[in-house]
Amino acid sequence: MATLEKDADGFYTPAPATAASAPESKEDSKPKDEGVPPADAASTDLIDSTFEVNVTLADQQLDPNSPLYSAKSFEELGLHADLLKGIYDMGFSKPSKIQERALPLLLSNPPTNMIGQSQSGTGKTAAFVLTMLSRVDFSVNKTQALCLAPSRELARQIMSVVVAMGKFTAVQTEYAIKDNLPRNATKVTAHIVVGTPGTMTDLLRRKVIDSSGIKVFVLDEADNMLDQDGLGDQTLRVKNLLPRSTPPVQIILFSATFPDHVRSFANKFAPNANKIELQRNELSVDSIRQFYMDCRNEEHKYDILVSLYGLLTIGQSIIFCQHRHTADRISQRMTAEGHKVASLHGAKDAAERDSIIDSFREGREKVLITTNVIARGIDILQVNMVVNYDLPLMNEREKGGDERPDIETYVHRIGRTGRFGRKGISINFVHDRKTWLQMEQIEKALGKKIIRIETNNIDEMEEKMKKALK
Ligand SMILES: Nc1ncnc2c1ncn2[C@@H]1O[C@H](COP(=O)(O)OP(=O)(O)OP(=O)(O)O)[C@@H](O)[C@H]1O
Repeated sequence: MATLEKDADGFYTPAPATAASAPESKEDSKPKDEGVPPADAASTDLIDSTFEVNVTLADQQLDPNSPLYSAKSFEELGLHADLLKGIYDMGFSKPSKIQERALPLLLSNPPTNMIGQSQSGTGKTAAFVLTMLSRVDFSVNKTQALCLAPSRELARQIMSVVVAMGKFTAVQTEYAIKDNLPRNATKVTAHIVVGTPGTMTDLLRRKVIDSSGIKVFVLDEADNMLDQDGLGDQTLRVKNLLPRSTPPVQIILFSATFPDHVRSFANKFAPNANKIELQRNELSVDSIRQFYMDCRNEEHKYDILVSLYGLLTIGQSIIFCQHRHTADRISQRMTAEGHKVASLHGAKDAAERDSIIDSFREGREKVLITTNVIARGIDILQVNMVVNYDLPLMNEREKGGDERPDIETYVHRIGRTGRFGRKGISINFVHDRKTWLQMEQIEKALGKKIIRIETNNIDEMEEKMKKALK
């Protein structure tokens, strides 16, 4: 087992470990911390809670090393007065770093493509939503901006930002997500359409959306949207249905991650783009403390999750599993044992998915057990804990039998907490040598320590976690 070192904050953390030091016996360390729990009292509403974020995080926005820092005000970014009103109405007082850097490039003329990267929860959505709203001519009843996201949950969330930021404009919006428009719908004239690639392709092909006036095409979670093993083909189909106009459609790609194998395709997809990039060791934000727990076996993972229930419900928590059936099995078992949990995955139908995420967003459920379907983009400020019940692995086609960890998905999963400078915790469950080594690869790739916590001392575990949230 890896030896432990104490870090600057008094946390014990594994020294850089070698394969030979992977766990055989699992119970060997006793980290000691003191701390008092500050339950995150954020409002459950996406927009309302932003005001509080601005107040409590003002200091971080003044720190030049923070991804939330900016030297400029929103006024200096060249936005229309109606949009400034929308931004202030949402409670934003200052741009974040990505907003400050990206917006002048995105809004300049002639329009230039953008490949923009910034950590989870640092305000990329506002940057591309403001661009779409800025480019729309509200006096023309035609679709002028398209935005694609990998899940209906994220598309709906992006739309909520479009509507909030566009509150003082005449913007009209429409979804391109499954089961939203009636099958016999013939014409969409909304200025901005947000959706998922399959439905968007269908609406463009059937000319329900007239593409002739489209000026902006945004891919949120762009590395995922362009990945040949994921949504790449479908996204390309949408692009091929866009007009070959002059000036060309402005293509905007945003994500917290752009792995090398996608970057070259991104460069072709958005030629001559302005680029804002992160280094590998900058991918995750420091406000998320990363932990792991050595479980004895699969069944012990379940026991530990149950023993964590009190902690999971201090704020809200998301539990990630690799497979739908695991998410269902755990949630059914926990529910039968009297715990209140919800489960969400891609096999549920559209209406059910909407009601589950809405209910979680409103704080009616505090624990959501899910799969990678909501690993990306989902912004619920009061989520202060993420559990990787199963570590994310590369998908079957890619993994080549060696079950490599999926570093990008890990970054996105833990990024569901620690939004816009808030404190958050992630906990990885490992239960054998293989999973321990997978976690070690994640730790090395990201250059951030993952701290061991004991599984057999709940009080100590609580203290440690509560301190991390302080
Ligand atoms: N300038 C700002 N001031 C205050 N809050 C902001 C600002 N910009 C964004 N936020 C808030 O920060 C939170 C995170 O923003 P957002 O969802 O855009 O992050 P993101 O970078 O797109 O994250 P992800 O990579 O997970 O998709 C949201 O709740 C948003 O309302």
